[in-house]
Amino acid sequence: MNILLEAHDLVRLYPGVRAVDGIGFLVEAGQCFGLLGPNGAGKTTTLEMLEGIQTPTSGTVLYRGRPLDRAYRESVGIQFQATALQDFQTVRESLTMFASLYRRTADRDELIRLCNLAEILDRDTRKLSGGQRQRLLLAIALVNDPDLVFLDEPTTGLDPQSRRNFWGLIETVRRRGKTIVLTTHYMEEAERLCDRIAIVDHGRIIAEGQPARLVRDHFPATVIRLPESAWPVGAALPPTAERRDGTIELFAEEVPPMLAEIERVGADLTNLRVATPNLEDLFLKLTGHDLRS
Ligand SMILES: Nc1ncnc2c1ncn2[C@@H]1O[C@H](COP(=O)(O)OP(=O)(O)OP(=O)(O)O)[C@@H](O)[C@H]1O
Repeated sequence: MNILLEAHDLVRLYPGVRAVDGIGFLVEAGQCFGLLGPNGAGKTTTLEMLEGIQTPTSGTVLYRGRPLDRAYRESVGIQFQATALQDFQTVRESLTMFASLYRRTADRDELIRLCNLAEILDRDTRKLSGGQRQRLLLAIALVNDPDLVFLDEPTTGLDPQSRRNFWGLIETVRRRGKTIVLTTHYMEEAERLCDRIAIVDHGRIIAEGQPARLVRDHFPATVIRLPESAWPVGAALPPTAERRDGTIELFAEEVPPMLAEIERVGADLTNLRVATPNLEDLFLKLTGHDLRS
């Protein structure tokens, strides 16, 4: 294993808040690693400690086995928030300004092609759509041709189509050998992009691993969902069944025997749905609350 980045027992305290409460993980070179969790879980604070922007209250971050030093800033790319863009600057001027901050720079034309910026180079950065702005911020993160790229909730606020386009872009960046660490509260994003994830809640990691594997370790292969009203009054639920928000969930390795059981009790099958459990289900199981709450 070629470990690029290590977080060891990171703690960050604010007055009255343990924002990060003992987080540790390893990121392999070439991987996309995701911190997944609800608002306030401590993802951004963790990311900022990894970026070297915030000092941990305790714990350490190592890059290529060594503590972060001045050279680290040259090796990493950070996707800043839109507020980092200067007023009255065009896309081209922004790229030039950020490139001037580094010794090493990526090939400008290739970066413009990669992030699909050619048609908006002369546009004022205040006039960009959400998707265009995120593509520019990604280009800025890549302007120094970094080995490691940090993305903090890169698709929050984008419409579904722009989000999907952006995912494609992140996948291309990864295929070019970059290591990516991102935060997200979209489980679909984590499932699609990340080789490994750490699920964070209340400043702690509650599960870590490959997204599909994590789900598989905690659930049977399928979940059958029925409205609670579809279940006959007085009929016993199978042992693997759970009630959740007016829905009955029946977990099963195989669908046919469970369907036979549902039919046997005389349940109404009209609104029955069969699905694969996902990270959202896992999060709920581990924390007792939704990822979005
Ligand atoms: N500068 C600060 N001063 C005091 N408390 C802070 C500060 N920054 C973050 N916090 C608190 O620390 C906790 C973790 O915040 P953080 O922003 O890291 O979470 P997050 O998972 O990134 O959430 P979000 O998705 O909303 O950005 C929250 O309770 C937040 O209110």
